[in-house]
Formats: sequence, structure tokens, C-alpha cells
Amino acid sequence: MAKKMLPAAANELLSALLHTGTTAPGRSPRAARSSPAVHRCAPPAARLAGAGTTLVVDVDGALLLPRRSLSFAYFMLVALEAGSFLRGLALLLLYPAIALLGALGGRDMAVRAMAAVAFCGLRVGTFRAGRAVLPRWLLEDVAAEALEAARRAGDPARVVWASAMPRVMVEPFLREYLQVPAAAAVAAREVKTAWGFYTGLMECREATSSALRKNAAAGGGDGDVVGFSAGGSMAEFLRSPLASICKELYVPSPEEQSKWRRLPRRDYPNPLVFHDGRLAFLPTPLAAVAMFMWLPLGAVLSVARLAVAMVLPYRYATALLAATGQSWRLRGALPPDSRGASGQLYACNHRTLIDPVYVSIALDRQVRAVSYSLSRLSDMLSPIGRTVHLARDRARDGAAMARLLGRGDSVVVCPEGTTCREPYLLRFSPLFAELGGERGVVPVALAVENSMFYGTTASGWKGVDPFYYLSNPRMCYTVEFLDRVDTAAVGEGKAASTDVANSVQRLIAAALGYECTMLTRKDKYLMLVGNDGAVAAAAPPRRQVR
Ligand SMILES: O=P(O)(O)OC[C@H](O)CO
Repeated sequence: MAKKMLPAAANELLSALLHTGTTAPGRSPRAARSSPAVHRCAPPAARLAGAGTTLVVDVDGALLLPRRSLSFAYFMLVALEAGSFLRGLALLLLYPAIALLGALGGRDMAVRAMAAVAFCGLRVGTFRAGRAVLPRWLLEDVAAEALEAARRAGDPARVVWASAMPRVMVEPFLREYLQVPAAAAVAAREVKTAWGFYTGLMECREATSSALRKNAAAGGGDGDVVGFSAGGSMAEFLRSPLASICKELYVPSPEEQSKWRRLPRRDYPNPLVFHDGRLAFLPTPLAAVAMFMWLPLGAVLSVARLAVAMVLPYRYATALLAATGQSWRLRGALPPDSRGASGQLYACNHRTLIDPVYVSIALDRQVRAVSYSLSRLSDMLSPIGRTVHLARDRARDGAAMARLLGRGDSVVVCPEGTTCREPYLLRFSPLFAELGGERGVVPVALAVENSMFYGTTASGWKGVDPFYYLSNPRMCYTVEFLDRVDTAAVGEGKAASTDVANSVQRLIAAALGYECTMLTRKDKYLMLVGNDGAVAAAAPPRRQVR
């Protein structure tokens, strides 16, 4: 790659930021501390191939696309998802002051102010936003070209990932989704804690020295350190102790950076399957203002929509709800004898707790939903009536579902056992494949679009899931009934229920364009909440099938 040296004026500006004079490539490390050479491009592979070369990547400025000035939206996510709407509102109201602080005192002061508002008083032990919420949004902002440049480093362990954001906000994303090895250093500051709570104050220099110690342990000395920065945080990065030990700096021009594109989902080093949090949009200052203005109306609307769904027959309710922005569509045709079919089992993928309601609306008949985890409040508010609670006891659950089918009910089951927001299907628990009987199983492919809030949560209060879903300005369910799958061979012992379950999973995935996984509810909850997702094992099922 051709290296372009800086034009004189830009070089002077960068030199001023570095508190240095002119640049001179190839100096000794000590001399390099005062005058690194600056190149207006991403670091080329040939420069990074050396055995002892260390690459310092400015995460905020180079790795992430330069849309999120001051990283405000990420702090807003922490404030709203780990804190509350009130904390988010406080951060939003302070935004003008924070922006002014950033302009006058530098980005670091703005970051410190945002960290103070977003973190102060949060419990350390239960803070999971860095792992469960932020990666979904940070991944969307990764610049493909920057990641590719960082991957040119000869040894991934000798890349130092530097961020002005607190470590708890960036390290899980880097380690778990960008596959930054444990041996590589993440140079980010800790948020100070006291008595198990975050104080909101950020530590000062410790991040740099510990990152350098770690890098040295990984085989990188400070002899040949190359920096890679760009965008709005460049000035801050160039003033940092890490930049001061760089022998050379690679700082792509704004023109070059403006051509960088978002890393496509298919190129995520680790796929994003699970995430948590209520917001279905990134809360930039303007988007956050829009949300706070919508909230009171959304709250009233959710109650009104629920009332309409519970009181009116489907044909009137769906028309009225569509006028408020809550729509649904049927893709393809209904199952051939859906109106007269009794004792039919429907197996659908699981997007929200409302899935069975839309199967019922599409069929225009009452169905019975079976579910492992449904809050008492959501159950009481269900427009399709009683949900049958599964106990994860194969014999008991099988008998309950067989009883429902035997008496002619249409039964809707979500064999994933938990919801998934991304285009993946979790493992299908095979019990349903043993219960299809003569009629077999009708797979149902469901897709849902939300504009503002997710109607599911792993770590939050599930009782308000329906209200979050119903307070979206616009949302749409798509329901597609697939061809009936014959399950007789399972009953006759000629086919394994797991094979049938896997084939139903594949059929639904193909219809939706999603990817099949063998991940389970336990995997999801371990990742997002730190438990196995078991629901009050000691409690008896709240409703028995009569
Ligand atoms: O996403 P979960 O784990 O709350 O599961 C949803 C329940 O199955 C309710 O339908």
C-alpha cells in the first residue's frame, strides 16, 4: 500500500497535538516518544509483519465508524438499560453541557462526565450491559476496513486496543465478538467502585501502564510501536501516553475514512445471536429526544391496544390496531383444513411472547399456547386465554400437551424454549415431534419488526414485556404456515424425534432465511444473565390442564 506523508499544514497540526516538532521516521524508541512519523492511511501489512511490532488501535476513532461523536449513544445505552429512564433523561438533559465540555475541554472530559451520569450508583455485581447490550450496537459501528487493518498485525496478541470509554463498556465486545485474545491488552480505564457500586469516577493512567505490561508479556516491547487512529477521537488519542510511545502513526484522512463501510453481519468474527436490553434503536441525542417525547403516548397506546385485543373479535381488533401502527401479514396460504382442524399441533419459532396470539389471529380460531416461561401478569393479559405452563419434565409436559390435542385443541408450541431476536433459530426441543399423532405438525415461521422497543427481556421484568411490545410506534408480525410434517414415523419408532425436530427447525430457517444453531435457552441465559434460565423449579405449575 502506498504511504502518503502528511501535507505540511496537517502535519504541523498533528505535531502540535503531540507536543512535538517535525517528524522523522526510523528513530530510536526513546526519540520516537517525541516525534512519531505520521502517515495518512491505514497501517499496511508489510509494516505490521515484524516479529516485535506492536499495533495500538484507537477503538473509538479508528475501529468504530465516526458517526458517534463523543460516544454519547453508548453511554445512553448504559444509562437506560443498566439504569432507568430517569437516568437516561438526566443524561439527555445534560447533553448540551457535555457537548460544550467536549468542545472546550476535550473529549476525555465529556467522557468522564457521561460516565459519571451513566454509572454512578449502579451495582457492580449485576452490571451486564457491557456484555449483553452494547456489543449489538458496537458491532454495527465497526468499520470493515479498520478491522481488516488491525488484523494485518503479525500477532493478534501484540495488538493493544485503546478506548477512552470505560473497560466494562468495550472489553466484552472486543473479547467475545472481535475475538481479541486474552493475551492482547485492552487499554481502557476502570470506573471506580465503592461498597459494590460504581462511583462514576474513572481511573486515570493505570490503563496505559497495565496495557503496556501486558503487551510486553505477549512479546511486544516498546521498541517498535505503531499507532492507528482516525476520526473525532484522534486528537485525544494523539495526546495519550500510548500515542507518545508510537514510532509511527497511521491516521487515515477524513476523506478516506468516509469511504469505510460498516462490517457486514456475515463477517462478524463471532456471530451475534443473543443480546438484551429494551431499546430497538441506538439512542443518539436526537433519537433519545424522540423516544422521550413518544413515551407518554406509547404508554397510553399500549394499554389501549391491549384492551382492544382483549375485547374485540380479531376481525375488528386487527383492523383497529393496524390503524395505530400495529399490523400483521400472512405470507403464503393457511394450512389446507385449518378452519376445521382439531387436535392440530403448530410448532413455531419464538420471537416474542405474543407469537401464539398471531398464530391464533392468522387461523382466526382459538389456540392453546404452551410455554415454559411466562410471567403471571402476561398470562393474565393474554388475549388467547390460559397458557399451559410446561415444567421441563418430559413425562408431565408430554402428557399435558397430549391431553390438549386429544380433546381437539389447536396447540401452539415454541420448541426453542426461549425467544431469539436475531436471525438465528435455537435448538428445537424434540418433545413436540412425539406428539403430532396422525395429523403431524404444522411448522409456522414467524418474523417480527419493532421500531422502538423489544418486547422480550432476559434480565429485566418479564411482566412488562407486552407493554413494551405494544408501545412501539410501529410493529409488524409476519406469519407463514409451512407444509405439514408427518410425524407418524416417530410414534412408530421408525424415526428419532430429534431428527424430526431438526428438520422442522431447518424448514422454518429456510422459510425465514435464518440460520440454525444448537444453542439453547441455557446458553442464552448464561450469556445474558449469568444463570441457566431455569424458572422457579420448586414452584408447581400454575395451571393444570383440565
Ligand atoms: O424469552 P423468554 O426466555 O422470556 O421466553 C419467552 C417465554 O417463552 C414466553 O413466551
